[in-house]
Amino acid sequence: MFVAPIIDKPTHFPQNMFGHPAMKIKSLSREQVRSVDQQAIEDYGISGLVLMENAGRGAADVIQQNAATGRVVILCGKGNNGGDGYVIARHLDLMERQVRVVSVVEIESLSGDAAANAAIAQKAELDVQVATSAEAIESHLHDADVIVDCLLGTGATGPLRGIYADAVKIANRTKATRIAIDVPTGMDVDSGEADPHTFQAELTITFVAKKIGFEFDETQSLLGDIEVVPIGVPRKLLRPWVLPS
Ligand SMILES: NC(=O)C1=CN([C@@H]2O[C@H](COP(=O)(O)OP(=O)(O)OC[C@H]3O[C@@H](n4cnc5c(N)ncnc54)[C@H](OP(=O)(O)O)[C@@H]3O)[C@@H](O)[C@H]2O)[C@@H](O)CC1
Ligand SMILES: [K+]
Repeated sequence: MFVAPIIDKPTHFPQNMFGHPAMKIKSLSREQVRSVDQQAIEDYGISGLVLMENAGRGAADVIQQNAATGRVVILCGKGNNGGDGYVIARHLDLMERQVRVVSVVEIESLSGDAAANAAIAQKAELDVQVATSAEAIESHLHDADVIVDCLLGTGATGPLRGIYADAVKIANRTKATRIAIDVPTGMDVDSGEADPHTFQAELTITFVAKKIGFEFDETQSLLGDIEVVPIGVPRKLLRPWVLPS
């Protein structure tokens, strides 16, 4: 009988979601992660749309691995974190998942890469709804099996304002599996300080590297498990933060 050899996985060498070896990178501040994105775009000529595509596609794969069944509702905000949500929806749809995007702002108020991906989602006739009141959000979330938080990311500052606070409050009341994209909405990426209504994630899928705010004991229960998704930023650019393997 053939017995497959047992190959020890080196514990000092982390793996990415596909089981390939992945670089380990120090936690980054808001300023550092924004500078990485900016340099990738301006110095390397990688378009923001490509970075967003990599982010959204990687996140969709991790969602599929961790919450493989049921209705997915993706809450989207006005910025690029919301833009990621439209990419995630497109890829989950390709995986034949039942997926709805719920934007808490009018689609016309989006700009740049987020507007581009929202337009693609609409042209592709994905299920995109606008819900700008607590009642409307509630009506979309009450029977969701999985809620994906693409409300706010690294661009958020201060306590949650307006409809964002309502959306998180409603999401936290449901029995759905909650997955945060990049950072749970309501948590400060640098200090870890959390709004009383911070999105309570069972899984946080974060891009490029963990964020400094994720290091604190108090933030662990809001983050859940953490998966880091690379977005195609070259190793050279990340070199100052790569940990020895
Ligand atoms: N190319 C890239 O850079 C890539 C970025 N990527 C993704 O983009 C994310 C960063 O996107 P971003 O910078 O657009 O900010 P984001 O967090 O979506 O929010 C901006 C909006 O928030 C609002 N707002 C702020 N604070 C608030 C509060 N307390 N309560 C309520 N609202 C508040 C603020 O509103 P304003 O005050 O301006 O009216 C503004 O409209 C990042 O986390 C990652 O997911 C990936 O796709 C990879 C490539
Ligand atoms: K988020």
